Amino acid sequence: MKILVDANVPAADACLAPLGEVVRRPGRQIAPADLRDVDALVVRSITRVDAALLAEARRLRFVGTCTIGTDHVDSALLAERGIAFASAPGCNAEAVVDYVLVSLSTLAERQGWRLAERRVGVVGAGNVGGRLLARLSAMGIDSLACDSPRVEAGDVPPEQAARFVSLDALIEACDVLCLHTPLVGEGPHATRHLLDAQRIASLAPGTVLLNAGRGDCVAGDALRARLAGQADIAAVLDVWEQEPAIDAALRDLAEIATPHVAGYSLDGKLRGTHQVTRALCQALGLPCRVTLDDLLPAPPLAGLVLGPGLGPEEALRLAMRAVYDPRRDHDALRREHRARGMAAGFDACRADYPLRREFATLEVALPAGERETARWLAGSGVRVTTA
Ligand SMILES: NC(=O)C1=CN([C@@H]2O[C@H](COP(=O)(O)OP(=O)(O)OC[C@H]3O[C@@H](n4cnc5c(N)ncnc54)[C@H](O)[C@@H]3O)[C@@H](O)[C@H]2O)C=CC1
Ligand SMILES: O=C(O)C(=O)[C@H](O)COP(=O)(O)O
Repeated sequence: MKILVDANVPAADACLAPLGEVVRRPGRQIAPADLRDVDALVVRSITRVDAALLAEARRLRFVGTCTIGTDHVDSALLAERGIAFASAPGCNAEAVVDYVLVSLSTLAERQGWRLAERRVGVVGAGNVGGRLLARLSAMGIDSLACDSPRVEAGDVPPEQAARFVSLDALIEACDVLCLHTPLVGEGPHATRHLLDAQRIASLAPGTVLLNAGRGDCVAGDALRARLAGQADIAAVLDVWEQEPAIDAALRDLAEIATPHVAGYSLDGKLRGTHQVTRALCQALGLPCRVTLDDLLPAPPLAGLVLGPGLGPEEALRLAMRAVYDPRRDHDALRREHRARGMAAGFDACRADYPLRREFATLEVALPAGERETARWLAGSGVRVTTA
């Protein structure tokens, strides 16, 4: 059995070599001829799996993507051809929520406001948005959600129903908008340019717009025009239209601009590989002998001791940034763009991504009596002990 794997899939040998011969190719270079004698294809989000790619794939029986998003895969075509398909739902959702909280906290520090005073609107309340809402609520931060497919399907528990509003109501009521929708091209809940020029124009001055879903969910031209013209809103952008050749002017206008790495914790990537490995084993009728614990190393920073009197927001910033600081990725993107150009620079940041773990790997020791700080830190996802 031959398994063709994107070269950026970590632990591919540990997971997949027991099942067959593993051949690696850079994800953007996987071409129809590479699939001629391949039985299983394992990709991430940058390989478009469509009729053109599968033109010579006579032996292909399984496609797996080690990502949450599936907009790069023509799953209807795979079903039509009897090719099993698996993605990795939720694999890096914790990492995306870490990214959101530390980015908003960084922006709050830069712009001189407090997270506790803001109302956060979460668009798309699935694995990522749902976890974000749960952490915000545990921290006591006011939030609203918009998820029309879930509302229509009656999939919102009654005790949460009051928090779910329409997108326009959410835009009107919130200071911060976090987009966590999949890219859906058509249908009643299409998300392409969900934030179109009209909605971008309707954002109140001072609004923070964070997009960690898919770049095409926001009209980039309109956002660039608003940021450059009125300059009265702020953007945190991890995803972009036309990746990897992104809009340099929009990058320069964003407060935090990162190269589609919100979900790039080692934990999240390894979960993705492992989930797809399990699916492939299941498709083959074989047991999966590797566990996630076998793959995950000990975190480089397991503990942090904080002194008294920092206050919840400063303590939170210190703890979160000790694990992951998005300013590193923001700076790396500009540096790599200067060194290699737009598309190659974007991809270089992602291919050589430094080790990053999730907040849950950190234990923070606090002095006794710092109740509010302890609540914020625990709510944000780190583990807390008090002396
Ligand atoms: N920046 C990054 O590194 C990452 C980005 N992503 C993106 O985030 C997306 C969301 O991830 P998950 O939460 O895990 O997916 P999910 O499938 O668990 O949740 C998505 C939610 O969005 C809702 N939704 C769909 N269309 C909508 C619309 N028109 N309006 C409002 N809500 C809508 C769905 O009902 C669902 O509840 C992924 O599809 C992927 O594109 C995911 C992981 C990492
Ligand atoms: O899981 C998803 O969906 C994502 O957006 C991934 O984090 C993207 O990772 P790459 O496929 O671009 O490595």
